[in-house]
Amino acid sequence: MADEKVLIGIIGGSGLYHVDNLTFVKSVNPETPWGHPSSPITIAALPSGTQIAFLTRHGVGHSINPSSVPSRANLAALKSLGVRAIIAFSAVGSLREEISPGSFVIPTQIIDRTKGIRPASFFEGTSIVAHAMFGDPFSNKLVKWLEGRVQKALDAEGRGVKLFTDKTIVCMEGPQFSTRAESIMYRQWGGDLINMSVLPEAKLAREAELSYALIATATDYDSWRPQSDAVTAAEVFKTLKANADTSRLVAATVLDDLQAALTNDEASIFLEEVGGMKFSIMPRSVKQKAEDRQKLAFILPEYFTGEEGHHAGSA
Ligand SMILES: CSC[C@H]1O[C@H](OP(=O)(O)O)[C@H](O)[C@@H]1O
Ligand SMILES: Nc1ncnc2[nH]cnc12
Repeated sequence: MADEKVLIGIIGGSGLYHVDNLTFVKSVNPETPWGHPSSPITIAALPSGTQIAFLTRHGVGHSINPSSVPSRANLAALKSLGVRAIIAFSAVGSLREEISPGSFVIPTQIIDRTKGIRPASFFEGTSIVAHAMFGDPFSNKLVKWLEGRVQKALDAEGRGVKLFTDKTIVCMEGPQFSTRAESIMYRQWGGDLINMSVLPEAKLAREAELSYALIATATDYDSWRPQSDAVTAAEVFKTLKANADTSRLVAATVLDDLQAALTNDEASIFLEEVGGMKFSIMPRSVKQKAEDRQKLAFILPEYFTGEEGHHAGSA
């Protein structure tokens, strides 16, 4: 059982440091060309025996700030275990009145307000150039599949927690929260939510051909409401525990349904991105260094292992 393929990865955000109803199998800490992940990865089994991988984004004891999360190592490590689809959780601020704290949201779009200080590409610093498609930053099929499962879990919980879909999340740099003027501007831009973590995670998932979706849990109204206090960490913490408890229930439901999905036609949902980088990598040239190809083979062995079988090698 310990050597089974682990197809699904869960990334836990603020407040979500473990998931329930799973049997611990082992803890692993793979070294990747981008270093070690935020924390050792827990491999755990569903009652059916299907294994999943759980990684906590901010490290053990929440010691890594959002700008320093080693996202390349996180995604590369998960992929090295066999993971092909990632369900990530995040505590977010709400930019819309109707998305009250405690609500769950599965977004479909992202506005990038990070400031270029986070390495956001596996190709950065190498002699190989690639341009991944990112118009739909989350995996459409995985998002659609999750929407039904998360709704079912929230209905079963019976506390009336609302689920919103088709929303836009702004990812800001942090660690400070936004000013009131920024918060109002994000609303004018069409932002519905705000966090500090979805990027570069989603970009790197795309480059690594991993299906990726976010389950966002609203903790606060950020700082756009004229009559309310601006968001503070204390306000976020108030909702964090309840949201994390509900997230664990949601994860349990999703993972239960996963077994059925894996054994029927739906399995392709979790493999949606496979092959997606094939035409994103610039044709091979003499300028591409062997050591860079070897490094990238860690996440994309199909394109960078050996001399053949690589679109980018056929120039
Ligand atoms: C604790 S408030 C700000 C912090 O919370 C969110 O973390 P995560 O996405 O890992 O749940 C947000 O992105 C910020 O990093
Ligand atoms: N208001 C906010 N801004 C950025 N990240 C957050 N995470 C939770 N609330 C947030």
